[in-house]
Parts: sequence; C-alpha cells; structure tokens
Amino acid sequence: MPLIQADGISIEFPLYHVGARSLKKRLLARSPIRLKEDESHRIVVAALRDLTFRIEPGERVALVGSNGAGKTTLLRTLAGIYEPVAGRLEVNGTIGSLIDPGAGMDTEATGRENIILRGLFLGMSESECERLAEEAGRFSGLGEFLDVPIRTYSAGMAVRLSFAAATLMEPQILLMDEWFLAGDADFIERASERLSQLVEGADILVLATHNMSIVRQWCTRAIKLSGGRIVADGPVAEIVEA
Ligand SMILES: Nc1ncnc2c1ncn2[C@@H]1O[C@H](COP(=O)(O)OP(=O)(O)OP(=O)(O)O)[C@@H](O)[C@H]1O
Repeated sequence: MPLIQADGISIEFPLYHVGARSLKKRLLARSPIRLKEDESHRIVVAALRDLTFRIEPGERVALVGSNGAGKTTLLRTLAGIYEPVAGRLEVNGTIGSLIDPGAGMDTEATGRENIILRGLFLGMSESECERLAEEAGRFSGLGEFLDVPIRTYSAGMAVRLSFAAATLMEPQILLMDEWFLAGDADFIERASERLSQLVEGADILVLATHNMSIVRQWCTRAIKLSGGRIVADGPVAEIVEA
C-alpha cells in the first residue's frame, strides 16, 4: 500500500565556506535558530527539524509556507535525493518526481535518448521506448531539439521534457514543485489534461506551492512549514485562510 511515514526527520546542509572563527561567531549570533554548529564544528543550516507525519493513500497534500520554510527540501527528501541526518522515513510506492527539471537525466544525451533510457529502466521494450520518445517529442513541442544534448536546453525546454518523461509512467506517489505548473501559457494548456490524469492516477500527491487557489483546487490536506518545522497540519479549509 502506498504510504509515507516520517518520524522525527531532520535535514541539515553544511556550509563549507565558513572557516573563520569570527564569521562563525557572527553567523551563530545572528541566527541562533536555523544556523548551528554540528559535532564536527561545521556551520550547518537546519533545513528541516524533527518532522513527524503520515500520508495515506487518497491524500493530496499541499506543502505551504513562506520562502525558505523547507518545502522543496522536504519534497527532495521524500524523493530520496537527501538523506535525513536524524529520524526515520519510510516511502512505500513508485515515485514520480516533478521537482527539479532535468534531474536524473544525462545532460550529454539527447532528449530522445533520455526518454528511451528511462523507459528501458522502467522495463519497457525498445520499440515501446521509441514510440514513447516520439510521443514525448510531439507533446513537449521540442521539435528538432529532441535530438540534441539536453545540456543545450533552455530552462523551459528542460521543464517540457521532464514533464513529458514524468507522464510516461504512472507513479503511485507524485511529488511536485509548483513551478512545474508555471511555464508558457500554450504549453500549460496542453499539459493540464495530462497533469490532471497524472494527479488522478496517483494514490498520493505532495505539492509544494505558494498558490492558494491551486491548493484549494487540488489538495485535501495542507502541511504548513515555518523555519523547517511543521506549524500546522490539517484539512485545507482549516490551514489555508479563505
Ligand atoms: N543545498 C543547500 N545548501 C544549503 N542550504 C540549503 C540548501 N537547500 C536549501 N537550503 C536551505 O534550507 C532552507 C529551506 O529551503 P527550501 O528551498 O526547502 O525552502 P522552500 O520552502 O522551498 O522555499 P521557497 O518557497 O523559497 O522555494 C533554507 O534556509 C535554505 O537556505
């Protein structure tokens, strides 16, 4: 059964450039909450602090909170990109991740090659992968750029390809950062039907966003983060003011 269970998870990022004692002292004096010294005497950013929650099948969860609250860090942690320094995280189910465009892709390979590699990794046949790559190319509108290395893509082109790649599979758990919902109007219009299918097909949605109308439209529950902690968790109507 798809499920996310987090028990007291914390994420810290070491700031390697802070060597000088005077700078350390100044940083710690200014921000005693988010910045701290770890046991190896490194200054670290406490990005997520002691989070405990459980997400069951059928739940569509919005991660809300101001800039730097920890939303993207939590999404990346659920995707397995970051490892908690403390606590226990269990994520059961296949994951579809619309967090960082181009993540998990080979930048030297072309868009087509990346789609084919992903399909093969998912156990599809070569001919099926070829067909999906064609379809992804059509859908993303990349045209001849489908056959050039993705390191040459613009940010918008990388989003289009990542979106097409993510919709090739039907994940049980869909993790999404709101800027995947941004982009040029023409693409969003074409993508919206596919996005709805993707969301509807997933057992669990976790979406990080600042856009409260998207939260009301898509989500059933909201987890509000502030300073890396959970400060509220409940039905959207309770957490998000009208
Ligand atoms: N790679 C990193 N190295 C150091 N600090 C980081 C890193 N990634 C995030 N942080 C810090 O972790 C904290 C949480 O950042 P995060 O990007 O998760 O916030 P957010 O809620 O997604 O913000 P926004 O709404 O601005 O996207 C911030 O203090 C940020 O500076």
